Amino acid sequence: MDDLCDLLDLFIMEFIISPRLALYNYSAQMDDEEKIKVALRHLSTCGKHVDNQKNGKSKFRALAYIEEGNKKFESLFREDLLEIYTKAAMYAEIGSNELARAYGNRSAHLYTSGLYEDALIDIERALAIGYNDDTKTKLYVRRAKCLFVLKKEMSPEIEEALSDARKWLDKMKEADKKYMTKILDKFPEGLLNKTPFKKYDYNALLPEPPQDNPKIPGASGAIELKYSDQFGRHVVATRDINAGETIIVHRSYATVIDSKFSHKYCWNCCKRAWSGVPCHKCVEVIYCNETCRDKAWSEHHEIECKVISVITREKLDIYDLLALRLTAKAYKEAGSLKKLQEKIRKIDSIDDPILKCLTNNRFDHTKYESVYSLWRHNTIDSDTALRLSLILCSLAATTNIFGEKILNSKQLLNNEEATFIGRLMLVNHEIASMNASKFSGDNNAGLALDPLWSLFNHSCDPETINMTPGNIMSLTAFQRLEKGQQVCINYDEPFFFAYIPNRRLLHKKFRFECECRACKECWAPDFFLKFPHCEAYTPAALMKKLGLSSIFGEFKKFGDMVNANDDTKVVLIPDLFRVLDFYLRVYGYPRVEIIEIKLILVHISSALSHKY
Ligand SMILES: C[S@@+](CC[C@H](N)C(=O)[O-])C[C@H]1O[C@@H](n2cnc3c(N)ncnc32)[C@H](O)[C@@H]1O
Repeated sequence: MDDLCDLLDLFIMEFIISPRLALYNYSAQMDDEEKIKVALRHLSTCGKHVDNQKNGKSKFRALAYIEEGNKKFESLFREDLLEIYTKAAMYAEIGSNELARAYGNRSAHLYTSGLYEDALIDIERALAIGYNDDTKTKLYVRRAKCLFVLKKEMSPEIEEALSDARKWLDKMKEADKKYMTKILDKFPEGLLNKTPFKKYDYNALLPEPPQDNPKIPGASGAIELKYSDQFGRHVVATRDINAGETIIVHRSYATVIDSKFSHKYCWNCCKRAWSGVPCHKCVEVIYCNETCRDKAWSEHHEIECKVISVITREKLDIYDLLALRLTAKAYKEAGSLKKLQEKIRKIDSIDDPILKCLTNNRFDHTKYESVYSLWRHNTIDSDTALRLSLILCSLAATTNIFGEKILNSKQLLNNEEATFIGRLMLVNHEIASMNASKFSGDNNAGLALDPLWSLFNHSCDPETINMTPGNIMSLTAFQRLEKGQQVCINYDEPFFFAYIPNRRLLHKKFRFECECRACKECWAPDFFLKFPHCEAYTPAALMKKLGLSSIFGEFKKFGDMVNANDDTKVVLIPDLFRVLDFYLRVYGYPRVEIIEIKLILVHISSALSHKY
């Protein structure tokens, strides 16, 4: 029981069995700094040291994954095999033969899946590291095949790959040699009708980021931040906003991927990493390419890397990971611990809730000021404080954040810098749990935090609709908003999905009484006014008047079309907004037809958000 993971298990067990025993001095009324000290003191009584050597790379585990992939090559689904070879790459030592084999074998699978460009990337990587001589022919043939399928004609590059393939033929086993010679002789037989797998590019469907708000980059000039005692900070329309107008398009400040999906999505940009590269040091994360890996390293992963190796990700709450990410980014952004302390002191000294979010007079969602100023409550429970203090211990033991590495939790207790970072971790955890949104796809594969998004208040009948693929947060007006009106988002589900008791639970979590019309008038999901029985007012007649008859027949099928990868119909979204706008102007609300169009738009946006 020498490492921190065992310690974590022990403490969590102690806490569950006897909370008082685990943290007998803990009280909800303490401030965050006291809470971290109590948790550290409790840890130090155990007197254990952190194993700061652990990184998880293992030749044997890499080989085991390669063997498993090879055995199951014919029988497994594409996703499962990609996962196995990606895991092999994650465990393989950098520059090792196992890494070359993981890339080489994965390229075979990428090829059969129609991911030719990704297969070419893996082939290059495998050859650069040094692939086994007796199988090099296979790689060069695969390279020639990928190039041919992509270009549909011979080229000098393909000729070169074929000639390289022939060079290594003699190194192959006799049976393999015969087989490959046949393929080489018949090349490019059977390749003309192969088509590449169509990757989904959500960027193509997102609106352009608005550029006209000098105070809030990435937001529409039609909004501003306000503060009132009743609503706290909130967002207000500075002019009338039409249905379908873009309000914000942001890349969120921070995102983390759930451990179940860590081999699938890029730890930097959240995109699907088909031919992902692992971190040089740990086995916990994957990147879509080397550029993302280097960017993440310099912006945050240098700090997180060892911590998430020491305390394996399965043992951490995803909000702990986000708290760690926010702390790492804040530290890197400031450049030193001293500068970070100065920055925090400065924000703490500003009372005005809006001014304290600003950097150089602007609300800059890429700066930590905008994140830290979201903190409003001190609600960390002892269990979370304990987990965060374990993260703090491993930060001290595995990074140089406090100068020298500190291996003993007792030493941390009297270290003011450690208490400062510990408190910041608690604050960041609270910010994460109150403001982060689960991003869509693969059953909530991760969490994203955008500070501007976090300043929108909630409505059960929101005026806005969001699309949040990966780490992008975009918000569009759902209906017309008048100048001066508050612009809200929906924190969970709009009233037409959520029953009142569920909505109450949500308000309890966020501690407010919802005053939207849907709550005041107790609208349940099936509450809406019936459409008048008059020919002239039927949806079909209205659509005809608007010149949109062709869509009306189709709009109910939109959801299916989006799911079926048919993006062409999505261009009709603006027309749906026009219809919605028209209905909202002409008829009372809520009305079944209006809700139906809203439902379709919600469905489309969620389907699009899920495909990243
Ligand atoms: C994500 S924050 C939104 C920004 C927040 N108003 C602020 O000042 O930082 C969520 C908090 O805002 C407040 N809030 C959100 N929606 C609200 C509403 N409809 N009415 C009143 N307060 C609301 C609640 O205090 C809630 O915990």
